[in-house]
Amino acid sequence: MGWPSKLKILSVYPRKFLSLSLSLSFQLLLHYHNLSSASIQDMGSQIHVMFLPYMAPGHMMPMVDIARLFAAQGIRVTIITTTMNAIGFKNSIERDVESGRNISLEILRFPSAEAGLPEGCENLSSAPTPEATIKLIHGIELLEPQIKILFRERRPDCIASDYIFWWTIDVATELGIPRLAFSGLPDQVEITRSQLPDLVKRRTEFSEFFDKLKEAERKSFGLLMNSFYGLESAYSDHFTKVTGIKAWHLGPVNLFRSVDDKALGGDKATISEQRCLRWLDSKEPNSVLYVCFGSTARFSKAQILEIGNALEDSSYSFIWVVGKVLKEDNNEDHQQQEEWWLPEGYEEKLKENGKGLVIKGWVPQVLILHHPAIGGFLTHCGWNSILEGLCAGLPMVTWPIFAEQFYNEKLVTQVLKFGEPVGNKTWRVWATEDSTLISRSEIENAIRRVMGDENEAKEMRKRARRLAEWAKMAVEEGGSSYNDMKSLIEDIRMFKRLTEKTTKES
Ligand SMILES: O=c1ccn([C@@H]2O[C@H](COP(=O)(O)OP(=O)(O)O[C@H]3O[C@H](CO)[C@@H](O)[C@H](O)[C@H]3O)[C@@H](O)[C@H]2O)c(=O)[nH]1
Repeated sequence: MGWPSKLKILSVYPRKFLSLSLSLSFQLLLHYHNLSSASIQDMGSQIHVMFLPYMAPGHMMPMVDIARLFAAQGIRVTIITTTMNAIGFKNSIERDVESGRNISLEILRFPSAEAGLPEGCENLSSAPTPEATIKLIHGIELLEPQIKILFRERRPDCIASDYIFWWTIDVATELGIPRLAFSGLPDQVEITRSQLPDLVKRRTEFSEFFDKLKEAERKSFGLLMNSFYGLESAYSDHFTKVTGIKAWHLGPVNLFRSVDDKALGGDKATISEQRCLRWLDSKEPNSVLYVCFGSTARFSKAQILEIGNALEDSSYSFIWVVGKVLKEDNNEDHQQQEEWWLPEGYEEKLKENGKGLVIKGWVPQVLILHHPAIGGFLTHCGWNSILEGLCAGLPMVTWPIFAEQFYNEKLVTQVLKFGEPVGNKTWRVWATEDSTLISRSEIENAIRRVMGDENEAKEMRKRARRLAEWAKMAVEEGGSSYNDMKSLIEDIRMFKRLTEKTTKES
C-alpha cells in the first residue's frame, strides 16, 4: 500500500538524547541488594565516564556540555576527540580544571592523509566539498580500532557516545559497563511523506546502519535527553510507554554555559564576535532577526538570492549567517566545489544603510541569541538551534531542510506554537533542489507574521518567553532536569557498586 500524501505520524524519531544500555538487570539487582540512598552518595567520586562526541558541531557541542555537567557533579570525565576539534572547547575545559573539576581530554590524531583529506579537516562543518564530507565520515570510521583500544586500556565505569558510534555498545558489553548514546521522541503532528528523513521513508543504503543504531537502542536501559520534561512530556511518556525505556531529561544543556563558553561556541566565532555584538548594541530591543541554517545546510544561488531579497525588503534589521553554495562549474575531477556567494553589491548596500549584517563563517550563536536587540530567529530547526532560541525566549520562523528538522518544526509550530513556517509548500524537502525554491514573498510573509505587531505575533512572543522561563526553572536546583541529573548519577553509581558486589560474591 502506498503512503497517503498527508499522514498523521506518531513514531519514534532521532533526536538528541542519550540512551543508557546496561548489560545487567539493574532493577533486579537494586531490589536484591536493597541499598539506601545514603550509601549511594558514598559511591560518587570514583566514577569515571568517557565521552565520545561525533565530529559535527550539532553533535559535539551539546555532548561536551553534558560531559562538563557530569564533571560539575563530581564525576571524573574524559572526552575523546581529535586535535582540531579540541581547539573548539579546550579553553572551557581548562577553566573547569582550574575550578577544581576532574575533567580531561584524550586527543587523537585524525587520519587525514589516510582518508585523503587535507590536514586540519576534521569536522563535518569544515569539509570543503560533498566529496570531502564522505571522506571525512570515512576518516571518522578509521578511528574506531584506536578508540576501542583506548576504552579497553582505560576501563571507564561508563561510556557516553554519540548514537552514531553504535559499536560502542559492543565495547561496553565486553567491559560490563553502561553505555550512553544519542537518539529521539514522538508526538502527534501532521507531516508529509516527503518530509520524512530518508532513513524512515524507504530502505536506503543506510538502512543496515540505521538497524544497528536501533538495535543498540533496543538494548538500552534508559535515555538521557538534551531537553526538559515540561517541553515534551507527551513525547517522553509515549516513548517510555512504547519502549519501556527510562528517560532522563538533562537540558537544555546550553543553559549551563558561562558567558565565556557562549562566546566561544568554537574558536571560529571569536573573529565575528566583536563585530556582531557591537552592531547589535546599536539596535533597538527586539528589532533584529537572526538568520542561521546551522552548520551543514547548503542552498542554491537562486535560493540565496530569494533570502537576500526577502531580508532586504522586510521591515526588520537582520544578522544573516550565510552558508556556502554549491559551485555550478565543477573542476576537472568533476568534484562539486563550494563557495561563498551573494548577489553583486549586496554587502556594500547593507554597509551603507546599516540594515543588516552578513557573516560568512561562524558566529557565537548563543551569545547573539541572548542579545536584547534580537527579536526573532529564522532557523533550519536543528535541535540545538531550537533549544538555544527557546532559552533566549525567541519566537521562530521555521525552515527545516533535512533529517529530523521537519519534526522539530512541527513541535515549534503545531505543538508549542511559538513559531511560523516559511512558505506553505508542505512538499518541500532539500532546499538545494530548485524545485523547492521558496520565494522572497513567502519568506517575507513568515518574517512579518513572527516579528510584527499582530496579536498572533504578540501571543507567540509571550509563549516563547514563558518557555524560556520553564527551561530555566528546569535546570535550577529542584527543577526537573536538575533532579534527573541527580537520579542518573545515582543510577550509574549504583550500577558500579552492584557490579562490584556481584563480582565479589560470585
Ligand atoms: O555560526 C554558527 C552556526 C552554528 N552554531 C552552533 O552550531 C550548532 C548547530 O546545531 P543545530 O542547530 O542542531 O544544527 P546542525 O548543525 O544542522 O545539526 C545537526 O544535528 C542536530 C542535532 O542532532 C540535528 O537536529 C540537525 O538536524 C542536524 O543537521 C548550534 O549549537 C549553534 O549554536 C554556532 O555557534 N555558530
